[in-house]
Order: sequence, then C-alpha cells, then structure tokens
Amino acid sequence: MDTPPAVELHVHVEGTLEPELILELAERRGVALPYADLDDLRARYAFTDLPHFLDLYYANMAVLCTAEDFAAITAAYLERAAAGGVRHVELFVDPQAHLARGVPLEAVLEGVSGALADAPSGMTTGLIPCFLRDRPATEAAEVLDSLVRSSTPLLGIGLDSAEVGHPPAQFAEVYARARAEGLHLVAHAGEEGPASYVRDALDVLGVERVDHGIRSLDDPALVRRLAEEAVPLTVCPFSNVRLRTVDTLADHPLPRMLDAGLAVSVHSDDPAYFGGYVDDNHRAVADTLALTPDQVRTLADNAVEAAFVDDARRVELRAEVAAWAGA
Ligand SMILES: Nc1ncnc2[nH]cnc12
Ligand SMILES: [Zn+2]
Repeated sequence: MDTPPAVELHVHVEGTLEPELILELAERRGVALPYADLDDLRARYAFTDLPHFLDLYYANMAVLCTAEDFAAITAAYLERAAAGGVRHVELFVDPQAHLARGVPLEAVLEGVSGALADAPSGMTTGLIPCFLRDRPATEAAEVLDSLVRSSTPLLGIGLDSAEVGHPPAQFAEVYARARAEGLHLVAHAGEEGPASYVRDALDVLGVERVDHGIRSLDDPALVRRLAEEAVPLTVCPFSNVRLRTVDTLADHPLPRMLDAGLAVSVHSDDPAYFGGYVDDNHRAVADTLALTPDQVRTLADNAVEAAFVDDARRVELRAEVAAWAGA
C-alpha cells in the first residue's frame, strides 16, 4: 500500500537510535557497552513487556553525550521520516533520562531543537519533553522550571516511562503549571496501565491527547466518552506487539477502536526498537488488518486534526491527505 502523508505525533527521539548508530557513537565517545557486536545487541530486542524494553532503552542512551550527538540522532531520524512521507512531526524527548547521567539539559535541548530547526524542506516540527512517571513529581517540577526558563521553543509536555503503579494524578501540579505556561498537554496512558489512568489523564491532568490509550477498551463508558469528545489517541501498533500488550498484529484492537468512533491515529513510538517507522506501521496495519481505503484515510485525517499546528498548516496538511486519497 502507498502510505498516506504522515503526521507523526508519537515518536521518542531516543527510540530512533538505531543499533548501528549506538555502536558508532559508543566508539566515537569511548563509551564501553556490554555488547560484543551488532548481532549481540540486536539479540536483546526481544522484549517481555514495557519495563524490560525500558531497561535497554535507558542503557543505550549512555552513548548520547553531547549536543552534537543529540543533533545527529535527530537529523538521522528526520531524514528517515521524510523518506517515509512524514510532513509534520511532534518529537518526544526524555530530559530526566539524560540529566540523571550528568548530561546538561542545555546540551539535550540545543542538539535536538537545532536539528529540528533544520528539518527537511516542507516538514514542520515541534518538541515535547516528557516527564518520567517512575521518578518523583518534585523532580518533574524542577525540570519543568528549567524547561520554561530555557530559550528552546516547546510545544507541550508529556508523561512516559513505566506506567503500572505510577498513576497520572501524581503529576497534577506539574500539568497545572505547564498549562499556565501555555504548553500543550499529552500523556501516555492505558498502554500497560488500566483504563482508569486514561480517565485520570483527562480529568486530573487535563490532557488534550492520550498516547496509546488502548486499554480504554476495557471500559465501555470511557470508550463512549472518548468518542463523544473526540479525544485523540496516538496508537502505536508495532510497539504494542513488541511490548506484548497485544499478542499479534492480527489481534490489534485498531479496527475495534475505529468502529467505536475513536479519534485514533497510527504512530511509531520507538521505531528503532520495534521494527519500523510510521510508514511501516501504516503499511502493516492496512495489510494485516485488511483496513479499507476509507479507514486508512480516517487514520490520516485523525492525525492531522490531533496535531498542535496553526490553522494555516492544518489546512495544508488536510489538503495533502486529500490529494493522496484522490490520487
Ligand atoms: N512505549 C513507551 N511507553 C512508555 N514510555 C516510553 N518511553 C519510550 N517509549 C515508551
Ligand atoms: Zn511512547
């Protein structure tokens, strides 16, 4: 299938770190990694669940040391994204994962935002730092202070990392502050965690978009509400299969979510770890789940409507999807 022009709303920059680049950066920076070679590293990509994946994801960040490294991974991602038809990207970054290793916030922001400013022609971009929900909310509050004091343009804030046992409500004050700063609000919820976390992300944090949200299906009243309020859900099919929240792609609940009238769109999450980028995810769900052309168009339209862009850009993105659908 020819994939639609993509609006990528759920991708972690650290999750675009391809194995080859991990080894290359390790050599360049003199970082010792516990892998014999590329095959040994790749052999560790069979994950049992989200925490198991996160162990490797955080460990591999050891190779990201300087602003140049952050610029390099961001530029490599943008080049791959453009080749896959991405027209607009809202990129997640995990500042605390780097601060905890002694990398200054300025190096992270300068590297990533510098590369975003040099995105391929015609692609629009934005940056969304995420707080790690398995670290204290007091730390998130301090990082938010530093973020709003920095000169880096930010689109919003997000919440990620190990979900179960880390309910959204702990971050109510952080989100209230971010809202007062005029930032957009999103959060991972209902990936591995229960449907109640999705409800709390909406009611307590006031998020405008829910990342994943697939466990909402366990709660029919919540599904009705999400449909009525057209709450965008950024669904990541390859991620769900590789982190075993869904058995196989053929079992993915995306068709049920579409049938329930949910504002779902398809994204990649951590493409270097989960087997593909946003275009690969679109192609695979369309084929494996036998989606109709109208359903694929709906996914693309939903992503455009969920993007944090101004009216003029939304009109352009709508037109690009319409031109693709009519071609
Ligand atoms: N799928 C995911 N869920 C939660 N936190 C993440 N950080 C990177 N990928 C993530
Ligand atoms: Zn994610």
